[in-house]
Amino acid sequence: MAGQCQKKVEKFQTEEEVAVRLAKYTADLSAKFVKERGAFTVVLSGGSLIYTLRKLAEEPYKFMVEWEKWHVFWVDERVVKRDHADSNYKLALEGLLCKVPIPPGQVYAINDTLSAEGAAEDYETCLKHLVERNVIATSKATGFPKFDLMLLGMGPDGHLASLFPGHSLCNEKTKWVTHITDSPKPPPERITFTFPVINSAAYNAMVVTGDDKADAVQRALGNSQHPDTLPVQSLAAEDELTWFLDQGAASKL
Ligand SMILES: O=C1O[C@H](COP(=O)(O)O)[C@@H](O)[C@H](O)[C@H]1O
Repeated sequence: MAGQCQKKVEKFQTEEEVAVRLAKYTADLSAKFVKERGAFTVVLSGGSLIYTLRKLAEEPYKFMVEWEKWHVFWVDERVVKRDHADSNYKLALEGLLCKVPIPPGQVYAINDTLSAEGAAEDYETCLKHLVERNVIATSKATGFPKFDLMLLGMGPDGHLASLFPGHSLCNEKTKWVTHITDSPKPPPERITFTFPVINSAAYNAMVVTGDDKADAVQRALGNSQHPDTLPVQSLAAEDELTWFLDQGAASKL
């Protein structure tokens, strides 16, 4: 499946310009999917992505987007309480979700009372119920859930979601959501969508800013002869994958 989708790369001088573009891109896809299917399923990452999404909560998007049609998920989550500083839910809540009127029942945080394994199973069960109700579409090509848009980030090591270089979770072919207890980046316990689910999304946006990520960007998008494959090099989408880069991230292309 990787490599069959349309791949675009958009480069900007500054992180601010990436943020402006990302808000318009997300709002346009929201309008498209609300018109087509009456709902918009959006998957968030943690990390720097949430800061770069900040303009979505500002005018004109704050009042233009049909927020009540949004269903919000996490591509990965740290297994900590929702009010913990490491929680991706808390980050998104404070950076975006508390500023826009998405119905709380359409924000799907993980169950923070469970173990990593239990939380992953519970989240997969939640997704299956939403697929049955057709809130989340199904990919005709893969049979996996087909989210409308995933807003993804990448670490300097080339990881995305909680899929880290050299880790066996990168090869998961069956599960929708899995767990990790030995994440090389703290905290160690996390849950994560698997590649079959990530790559079945209609649109994937990979948002990368900062020159500390230039090497990984070069390996993913440049003419790297490196013998090892980074997780981010396996990223695809069913319809379209777009990389959004600032000058620092694109500096080695
Ligand atoms: O740990 C994580 O890291 C990645 C990348 O974060 P960034 O701060 O370098 O952008 C993030 O996409 C992921 O959701 C998060 O759990």
